[in-house]
Amino acid sequence: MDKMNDLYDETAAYLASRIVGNPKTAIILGSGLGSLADQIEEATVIPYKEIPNFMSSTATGHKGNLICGKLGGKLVLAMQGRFHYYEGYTMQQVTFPVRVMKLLGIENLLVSNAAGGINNTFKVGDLMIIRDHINMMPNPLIGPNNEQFGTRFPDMTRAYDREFIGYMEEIATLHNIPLKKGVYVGLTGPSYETPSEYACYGKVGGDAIGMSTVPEVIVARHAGIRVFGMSVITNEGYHFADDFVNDGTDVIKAADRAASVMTVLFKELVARI
Ligand SMILES: O=P(O)(O)O[C@H]1O[C@H](CO)[C@@H](O)[C@H]1O
Ligand SMILES: Nc1nc2[nH]cnc2c(=O)[nH]1
Repeated sequence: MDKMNDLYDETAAYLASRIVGNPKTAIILGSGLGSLADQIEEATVIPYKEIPNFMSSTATGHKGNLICGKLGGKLVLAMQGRFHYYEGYTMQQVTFPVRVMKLLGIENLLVSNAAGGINNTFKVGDLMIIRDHINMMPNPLIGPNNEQFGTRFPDMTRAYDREFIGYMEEIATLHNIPLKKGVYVGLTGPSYETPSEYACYGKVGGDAIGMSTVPEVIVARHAGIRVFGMSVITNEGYHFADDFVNDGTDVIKAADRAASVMTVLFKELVARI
């Protein structure tokens, strides 16, 4: 435990020496959504490879830069690219940045991702507010509890902040942007789901399915950080026709198309919180 805390402290101290000011909100940008970071003004860009104890982003559509600057007039810390369990990292490595954010004084975390649609009313390009999640991945809090961050058995009944969801719904209405709202199912990947698996997670209440986000959210809530999450639906998992093949390239294209709309929404949410 002490060794891990030393690593968190080392990384936090390094970043505190590189970033300007004390951002209260952090953003984790998912596959194909990195262009939101280009809207950050007065940006300090720190490649992950320069950050002690940070992993490297090996997934397609994940640039691998930490960016600090102004979005919506507010100072933010954005991860342009995340770490995934399927890359072969441990859950501690996947969620390492979230605990460093806590040590830097981050109070709010906005997470975005590219996800498959399970709910058959969802179309490619839809944006879904995450109102809850179903965790099908190893829990990142397994092991001795790190008391400096939170309690042994953290409550998860309000994982996704209802006030932030309300703000986002108001913003979307103002901009006449239709939003879905639903449950995100987190699987390890990297294989996409079989038709039976999409159907199975639909039967248990899943609306969208991905391979990230849930570990970061659990660690953020453990540390008392407020969370907002949004998925861009990049493929329709409920097409059980044999001719539909998800080779991932459409995922990035669909996410890229949605990134500009997500930028408008996240910019205004940051300004409000
Ligand atoms: O969840 P993000 O990082 O957006 O990426 C999603 O898209 C990729 C699969 O197409 C996987 O990495 C999945 O997790
Ligand atoms: N697990 C999973 N992750 C995704 N990310 C983008 N699309 C998908 C999908 O269909 N399944």
